[in-house]
Amino acid sequence: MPVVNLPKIKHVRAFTVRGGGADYHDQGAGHWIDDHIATPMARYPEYRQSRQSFGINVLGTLVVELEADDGTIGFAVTTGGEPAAFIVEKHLSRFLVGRSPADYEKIWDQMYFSTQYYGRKGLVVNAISGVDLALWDLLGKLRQEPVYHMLGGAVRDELQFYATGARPDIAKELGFIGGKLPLHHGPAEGIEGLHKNIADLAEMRSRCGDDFWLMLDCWMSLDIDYATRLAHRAWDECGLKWIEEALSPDDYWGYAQLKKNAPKGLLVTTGEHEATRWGFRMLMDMECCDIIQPDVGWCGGVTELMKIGAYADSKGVMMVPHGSSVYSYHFVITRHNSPFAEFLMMHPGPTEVVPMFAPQLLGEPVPVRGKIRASELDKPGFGVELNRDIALHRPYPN
Ligand SMILES: C[C@H](O)[C@H](O)[C@@H](O)[C@@H](O)C(=O)O
Ligand SMILES: [Mg+2]
Repeated sequence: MPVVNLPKIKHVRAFTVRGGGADYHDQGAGHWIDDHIATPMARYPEYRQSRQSFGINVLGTLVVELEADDGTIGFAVTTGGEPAAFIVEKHLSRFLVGRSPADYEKIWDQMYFSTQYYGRKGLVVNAISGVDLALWDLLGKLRQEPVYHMLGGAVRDELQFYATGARPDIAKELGFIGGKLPLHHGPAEGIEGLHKNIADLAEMRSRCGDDFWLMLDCWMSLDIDYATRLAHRAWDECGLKWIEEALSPDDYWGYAQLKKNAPKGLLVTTGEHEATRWGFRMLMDMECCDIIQPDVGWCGGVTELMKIGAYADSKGVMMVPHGSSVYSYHFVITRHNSPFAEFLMMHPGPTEVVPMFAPQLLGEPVPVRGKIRASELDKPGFGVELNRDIALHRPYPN
């Protein structure tokens, strides 16, 4: 039996898309995800009501499309928009054309170290992640295998999810294992804001009962003193399960202190705005958190998530990737130290389950009673197709 020589990459295309999807903060008016949520910008009153007012959705979605010389197409979506499209078409494409998608290690290494002088985290690693995810999608389509088979196969029959959104009470009715609320008030709103945060959480605890997981997502908005006071009150009065991303992603020292300050039993989590094995090694070696939450579309892609996950596993740290639809499901189903996944409730209420990256992915699976069976992932690559009815714009055709 001759060794299979896969087709080579012939075309690299980067598109941008507006309106939901991978840049899930890019929603219309009245959506829960833009309703007075605490952020570092809330110290400026004019930017307190809406995260879109300071530009949380300024980038939009990046679509990376890789076409092999036999016509097979792999693609992926992430956050990045036009600047990321520029990086893909004008810089990263030179490491892709003429190469086999099976060379994802060497390609990742060249993409990262060729952009290290201006990248390392944020937008550039988002772009690298988008390319890496498209490589794995193409590889799966060429091999006719789902990505999770190539990552070692399922270690359980189904994925279970907690839900992120403004209505954990509805998430409980829908069968999710927990509900993560956005924090609404930060230090700039003083003790009154802290009392309101606790009142919001207590109201949800009264609706959900004592055993349903309730978490708070603080989206980088707090300081160590406020986070410590919030953690103790939320634990004592509301049985909070974890406090997420309380501080700036750069404040490793603050997280290490918060983990010491937090009440025993309350979990400290972070990582969605961290990138690469080196950034997550810093979080774990400095004992910043109990659970790391990389976003596979922002941290470096599957090739990097494997390295991050292995280091976490070696240290007994749980890794629950930030909500990134199928791109994290294919990883989570294969790892014991990723026992559950996040589902971002993108319905405006949210009162119902809708596909996380709608309307961009055709065939995107959604949790039913809070679960997705592994067999639902049994399609080549990530098992989804790009919705070509949406307005794709290619700003930098090569
Ligand atoms: C709900 C949070 O404010 C963010 O919008 C959310 O996307 C992210 O932090 C998450 O963990 O899902
Ligand atoms: Mg979060």
